[in-house]
Amino acid sequence: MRVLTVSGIFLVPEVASPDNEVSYGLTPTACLLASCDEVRSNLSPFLSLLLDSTFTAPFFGMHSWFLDEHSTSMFKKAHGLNFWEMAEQDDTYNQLINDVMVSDSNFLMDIILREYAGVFLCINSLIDVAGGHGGSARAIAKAFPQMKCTVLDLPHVVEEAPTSDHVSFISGDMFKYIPPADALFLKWVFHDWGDEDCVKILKNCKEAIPPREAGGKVIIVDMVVGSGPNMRM
Ligand SMILES: C[S@@+](CC[C@H](N)C(=O)[O-])C[C@H]1O[C@@H](n2cnc3c(N)ncnc32)[C@H](O)[C@@H]1O
Repeated sequence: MRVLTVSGIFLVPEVASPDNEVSYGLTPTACLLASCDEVRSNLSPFLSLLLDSTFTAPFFGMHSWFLDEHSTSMFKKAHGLNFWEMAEQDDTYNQLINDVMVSDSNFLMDIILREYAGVFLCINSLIDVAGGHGGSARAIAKAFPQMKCTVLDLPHVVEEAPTSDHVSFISGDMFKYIPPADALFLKWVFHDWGDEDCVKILKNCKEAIPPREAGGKVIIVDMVVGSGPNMRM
């Protein structure tokens, strides 16, 4: 508890209770991991994934991974499969990842749709490429009910996705084909791949949308190395 208190997850009230019992309180950070109110989303599935042995095991092989000249990712070295191949093999792990991504979308899409709503105007059809269980697509469809929203993801992800009246799901591989739409949305996708793979995905994106003058658009939400905290979309 001390570590968690020093890291700002819990707080200890400055005034001790009359019976000298130590009691801990929640900080705003802790509220992101618990359902403190109905407004804030609960990001606790992230912790479940980060503490899962499939996720932590590769770190125990970090030493030999560093020494390995022809190394692939630490994850693949530990498991013989990449992150997404593992999700295809292991239902529990697949579910963990999909829950994480929905919780992230519940949290982030509120902000994106409030701060950048203009990006989504005048779009009739949108595909959430590698959109997981459709957390983002559902938020976009709710904010823009006239928009036809579709999620594209791998078969083992789409099979388990909750059905929705406002979002449809397509099984597919973004490296092979992305169906046509006015706009494509890719959240937390590119950072998973190397440059060559990103170029392949972007080429397929280009094939799927109309030209820029006709309103074609690719909307990317991702981390940008070295961007600092004030980077704008
Ligand atoms: C980090 S998650 C992001 C999910 C979603 N975009 C979000 O932000 O909630 C990456 C997603 O890419 C999907 N994915 C991985 N390889 C793919 C492929 N070849 N074609 C389509 N989707 C793929 C995974 O199944 C997973 O849902």
